[in-house]
Amino acid sequence: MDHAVTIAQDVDRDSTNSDEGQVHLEVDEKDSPVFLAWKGLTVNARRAKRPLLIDVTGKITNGFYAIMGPSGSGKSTLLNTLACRLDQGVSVKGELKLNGQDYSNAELKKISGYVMQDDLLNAHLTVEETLMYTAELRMPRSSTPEERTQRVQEVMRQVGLAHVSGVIVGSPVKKGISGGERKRLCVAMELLTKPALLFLDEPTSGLDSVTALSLCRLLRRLAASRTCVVVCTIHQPQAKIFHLFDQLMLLNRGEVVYQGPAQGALEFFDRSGFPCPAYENPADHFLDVITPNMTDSLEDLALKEAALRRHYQAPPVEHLLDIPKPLILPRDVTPWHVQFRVLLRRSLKETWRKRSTSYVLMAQTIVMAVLIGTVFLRIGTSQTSTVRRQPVLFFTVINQGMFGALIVINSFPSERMLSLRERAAGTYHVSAYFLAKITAETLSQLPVPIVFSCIVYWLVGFQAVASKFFIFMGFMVLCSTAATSLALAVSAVARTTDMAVTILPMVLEICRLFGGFFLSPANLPKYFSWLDALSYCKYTYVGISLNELHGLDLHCTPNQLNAAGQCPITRGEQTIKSLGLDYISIADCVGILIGYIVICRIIAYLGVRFLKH
Ligand SMILES: Nc1ncnc2c1ncn2[C@@H]1O[C@H](COP(=O)(O)OP(=O)(O)OP(=O)(O)O)[C@@H](O)[C@H]1O
Repeated sequence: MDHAVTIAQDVDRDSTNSDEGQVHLEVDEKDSPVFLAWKGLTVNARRAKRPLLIDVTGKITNGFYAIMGPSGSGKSTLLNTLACRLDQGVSVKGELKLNGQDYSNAELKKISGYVMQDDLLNAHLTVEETLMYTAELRMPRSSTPEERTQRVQEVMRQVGLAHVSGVIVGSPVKKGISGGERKRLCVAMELLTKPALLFLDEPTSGLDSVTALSLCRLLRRLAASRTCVVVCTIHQPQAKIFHLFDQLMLLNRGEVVYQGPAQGALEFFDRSGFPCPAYENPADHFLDVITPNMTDSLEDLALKEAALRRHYQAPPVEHLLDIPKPLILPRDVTPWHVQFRVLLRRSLKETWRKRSTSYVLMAQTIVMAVLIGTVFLRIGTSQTSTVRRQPVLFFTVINQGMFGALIVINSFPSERMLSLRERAAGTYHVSAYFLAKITAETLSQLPVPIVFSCIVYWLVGFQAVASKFFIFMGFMVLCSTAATSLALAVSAVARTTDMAVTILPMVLEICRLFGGFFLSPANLPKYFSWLDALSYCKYTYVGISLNELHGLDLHCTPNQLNAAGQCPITRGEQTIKSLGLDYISIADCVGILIGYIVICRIIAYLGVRFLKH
C-alpha cells in the first residue's frame, strides 16, 4: 500500500490493560479525517540569531506523535507552527497544509484542541463546573443542556476524573485536585468538542513518573480510538512512555534528526552507528547521542551529525500537500449574549467562592468607617467644624479609592493569563469576557461603599437630609468604581504583574496629591492642570464637598464671634467660595467620574484585547 503508515497500537508491553495489546494497523494516510503535511519549513524570529527551525519536512496523519529533542531544540516551535500559535515577530517560510489546503488558526481551532504546558485553570471552580462552563462556551449552540451534561460526564469518565468531579481545582495556596488530575482536566476541556487533532505542549512536565505514564496511556487510548490524532512535545520520556508513541519526530538545534515510526528510530540509530545498548531507555539514548556532552570535541559532534544526516531520509509528503480533502468544520460559534451570560455566571460563582477576601474587605471597611466616624464624631455646625469637615470628607475619598484598587491589581493578572489561554482556544469574544468580568466585579464591590457610607455619614453627622445622604453614597460608589477601573487599566497595560504593582501606587499617590484637598483646584499652578484633571479623587472630593456645604448653616459660640461681633462663616457656600470649589457643579463631577470610569475601562479592554504579554 502506497504511503501507508504502520501504527503500532498500544505497545506498552508492560501494560495489563486489554486495549493496550500490540496490534498493527495499516491506514491509508489520505483516509485520515485530518492530516497535516509540511515541507521545507523554516521559522525565523526577529530576536533570534539563527532560525528556530531549519528546512523541516514532515507529516501527521494518524496515531500518537511525539516531538522529542533536547531543551531549545525547537519542539514547541514546531508544535506551535503546526497549531498556528506562533508569537508575534516569528515568521514561517515553506509549505504547510491541513488536508492539502492552506489553513488559518481560526479554521484549525474548530477541529483541534491545544493543551498548554501551564495548566491555567479557575482555582475556585470544581472539576465538573469547569467542564460544564467550557461545554456551554464551546460545544455547538445546537446542543441541549442534557447533551452538554452527558458529554461532560462522558469525558470525565474517559479521562478518569469522575471520582473528583466535585473537588475544586485549587491553587498552590488552596489544595485542590492533584497535578496529574489538573493535566487530565486540561485534556478533558479540549475533548469536549471531540477534536480531530489534539496538540499538547510538554504534557508530562512537572508530573511524577507514574502520573506521567498514566496521562500518556490516556493519550495513547485516545489516539488508538482513531477519532483523534494526538501530537505532543516531550523532553525525555521514560521507556514505558516512549513505547506508547506511534511516531517520533526527533529534533536537534532546529533540524529534524529522525521522523518516522517510534520503534523504527532504534533501527535508524543502529544504522547510523549508534546502537542503543540493551536495557537502555531508547529516549535517553537518542538524546545522549544528539546532545553535545563535556567530552565531545567539535569534530566528534560534526561527525555524529553527519552520520545521522547521511542515514536520515525525510518522509514523502507530496501526496499530502497536493490533493485537497475538504475539511469538516463542526463547530458553530456560541452567540455573544450566551457567552456573556455564561461568563457572568462563572465570574459571580468565582467571586462567591472567594468570598473570604470580600469578608475581610468588608470587615476592614467597617473598622475604618467606625474609626473615621468616631474620630470625627458629630462634627456639628460650629465654626470649628469648618476646619474638621474638609479633612473627613477627603479621608472618606482616600479610603474608598484604595481598597478596591489593591484587590484588582492582585487578582487581575492571573485571571488575564487564564483568559489568554481560553481566547487562544477560541472559547469566547474578549468583549464578552471583559464585560462579564467588570459586571461581576462591580456587583461584588457594591456593598463596600454602601456600608461605608451608612456608617460614616451618620456617625460624623453630615447634613441629615436623605437626598444628600444618597448623593454622598453615590459618590462613594463612583469613587470605588473609578479606583478599580484605574487599577484594571494599569494592570491591563503594564507588561508584568510586578510592573503593575509598582506603577499603581504611584498613580494612586498622584490622584491623592491632586485630590483637591492639599491643593485647592483654584490655587493649582497651570502646568499641573492636566494631572489635576486625571484625579478621580478630586471629582469625588469636590462633589461630596459641594453636596455637604450647599445649604449648610453654621453658627458661632460667643467666643467665636469676630471683633465686630459677627459670626465669620454662617453659610457653607462661603467655604465653597473660599476653597475655590464653585467652578464646577455636582452633576459635572458625576458626569466626569462616569466618563473617567468608562475611559479607564476602554483602556483596560484595549489592553486585554491587543496586548498579549
Ligand atoms: N519568539 C522567539 N524569539 C526568539 N527566540 C525564540 C522564540 N521562540 C523560541 N525561541 C528560541 O528558539 C529555540 C527553540 O525554542 P523552543 O521553545 O521551540 O524549544 P524547545 O525544544 O521547546 O525547548 P524546551 O524543551 O526547553 O521548552 C530556543 O533557543 C528559544 O530560545
